[in-house]
Amino acid sequence: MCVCLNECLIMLGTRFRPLSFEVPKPLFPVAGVPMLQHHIEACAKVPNMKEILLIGFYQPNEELNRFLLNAQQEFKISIRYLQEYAALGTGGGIYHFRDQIVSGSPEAFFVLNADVCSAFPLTEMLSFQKEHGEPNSFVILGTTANRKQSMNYGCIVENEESNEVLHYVEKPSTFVSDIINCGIYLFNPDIFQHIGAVFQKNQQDMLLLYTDTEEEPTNGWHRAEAIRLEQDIFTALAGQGKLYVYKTLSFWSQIKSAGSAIYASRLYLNQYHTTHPERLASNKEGGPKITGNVYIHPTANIDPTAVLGPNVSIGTGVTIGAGVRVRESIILHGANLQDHCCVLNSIVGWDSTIGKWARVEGTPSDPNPNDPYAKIDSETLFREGKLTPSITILGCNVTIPSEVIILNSIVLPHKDLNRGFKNQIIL
Ligand SMILES: Nc1nc2c(ncn2[C@@H]2O[C@H](COP(=O)(O)OP(=O)(O)O[C@H]3O[C@H](CO)[C@@H](O)[C@H](O)[C@@H]3O)[C@@H](O)[C@H]2O)c(=O)[nH]1
Repeated sequence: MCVCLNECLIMLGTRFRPLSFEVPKPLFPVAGVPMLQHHIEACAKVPNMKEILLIGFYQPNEELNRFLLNAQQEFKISIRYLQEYAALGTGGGIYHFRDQIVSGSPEAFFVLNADVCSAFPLTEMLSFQKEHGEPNSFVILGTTANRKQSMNYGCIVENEESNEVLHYVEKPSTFVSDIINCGIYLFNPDIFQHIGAVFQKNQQDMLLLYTDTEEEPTNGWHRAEAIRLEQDIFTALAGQGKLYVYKTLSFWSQIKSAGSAIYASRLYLNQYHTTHPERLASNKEGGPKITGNVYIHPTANIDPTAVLGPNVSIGTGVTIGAGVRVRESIILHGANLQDHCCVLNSIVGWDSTIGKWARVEGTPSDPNPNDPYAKIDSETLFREGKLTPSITILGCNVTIPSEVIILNSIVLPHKDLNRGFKNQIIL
């Protein structure tokens, strides 16, 4: 068994900026550990898991290599990064590296989108496949969304008795189904026949285009190899007795924007009660006051009069002064929160400093708590020409002076502010 984590490690979108300037999004800490570590931990628990492959087109750097090395040692499993020569799409990447994937003759393998947070019910998907599906069928993890939000995802119509996928539409413009694709799949090597058929067809189309125009297609190979699992494969496989959906009731969310990283942190911190209770801070003599779920890196230095939580993650080497209040926030390594400052619904970047009595506050973008099927909206930065109120993000090495308020703002790295700001992007 092996796993492919599908991720273009480079951040093309702007929704994670300015944080993705410093660290590729999949390595951004969520509930105290890099986003991808949650995937790796879940994969390493699956019986007979042999190898984990990360696929992306990001040029590997020291940080990624260090992460891979540490994760291999911690989880005692081979983890390799395979770099695409260009963005080949969610299906093109695994097809390009198919020889590596099938080299250990895996019976089955998982493909996981890197930008999701989940309880990753992988073993359950395997059992479901054995019990429900045809022997060589593929399984998509599905969850229920509300009608309106379902259209932001891949939508699945199933046969309610057999759970076969009868119809699949990626991000439809009108309602199709409230069962959505979680971006977590169980495949076997047969999937490459289906992707291969699309590749051949793309190549033929390219050749026809070439003959028609008598111009050499630029980047032709890349265009034939760029294949999307969702639109190119699932849509065609639906109704063929090959594709099944396993619906989960456990937590799941996309992590597209920085706001959704705070929400994902909350979900993972909550899961730590069963998976990693040692990662949750507790009230101890001489320690800060903890309310709700909080992660504190052992190297952080926190004044006992500080109050932290719920949903707070404190990174390595963070310093927190007397009387500081932090809730619903991620504080990244080396940040310094001086006495009596207050941080709410915010991400404080690496090595940033917040002055005494300053208030850094954002507006959460949480899903509607009264709707059990609501998902977090991937908010747009602007609506009707105005910055939408969102969490506050301080890029790395930002300095906030004492006694000012920073509200619903995004501050780019290395800024030394001299006053308060509200609803602004500070470049
Ligand atoms: N290796 C690689 N990975 C890629 C590429 N393009 C996208 N990815 C990765 O593939 C995942 C899916 O990204 P998108 O293609 O942006 O799709 P999406 O809008 O997130 O929607 C997908 O996920 C939803 C669940 O989160 C699904 O509901 C939806 O159907 C679809 O699978 C992400 O982890 C993304 O980084 C690529 O060219 N190469």
